Amino acid sequence: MPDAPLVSIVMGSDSDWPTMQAAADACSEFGIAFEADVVSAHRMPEDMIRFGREAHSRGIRVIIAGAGGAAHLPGMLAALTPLPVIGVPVALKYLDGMDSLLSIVQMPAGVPVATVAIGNARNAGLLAVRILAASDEALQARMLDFQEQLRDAAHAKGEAVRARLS
Ligand SMILES: Nc1c(C(=O)O)ncn1[C@@H]1O[C@H](COP(=O)(O)O)[C@@H](O)[C@H]1O
Repeated sequence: MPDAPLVSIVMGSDSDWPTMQAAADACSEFGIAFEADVVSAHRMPEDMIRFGREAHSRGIRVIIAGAGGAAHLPGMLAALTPLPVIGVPVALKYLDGMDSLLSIVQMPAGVPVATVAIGNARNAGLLAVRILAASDEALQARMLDFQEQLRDAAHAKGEAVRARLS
């Protein structure tokens, strides 16, 4: 039987998937079981309320919510669930994602949404991994390895720049 999902990746529409897939990829890289679905506050409010109320009882530990435009989904889910919610502003054709960013980031005190950069679903996935790793030593060790790889890659970039000067 597959592992029960710990991370739920939801989005306002299937048109968000090309952006949101990076969150799924980050979970897969760290072996975290996840689910992905479309949940829209605007278009299916009753389903969104049910999802938000029940996610924690189903064993989900972190919700990643991506939406574009008038992106109310992450904030509404944060209002319904006790779980950490990570918001991903998805850029649409107009306004370069600034509309999504501002809709998600300016939450009232008491209802936090951890908002990542416009389109940066990879960071949402990595943040979910870090949240889970805070209570999972083996996962935390993998995160430390990953960070070491990032450091090595950054050093290599520096070498490449210095080599151009010599
Ligand atoms: N922002 C929201 C919500 C919501 O916040 O509930 N539901 C859908 N949408 C967004 O509408 C955009 C266009 O959707 P379509 O491509 O289906 O027209 C998507 O980026 C979606 O996240």
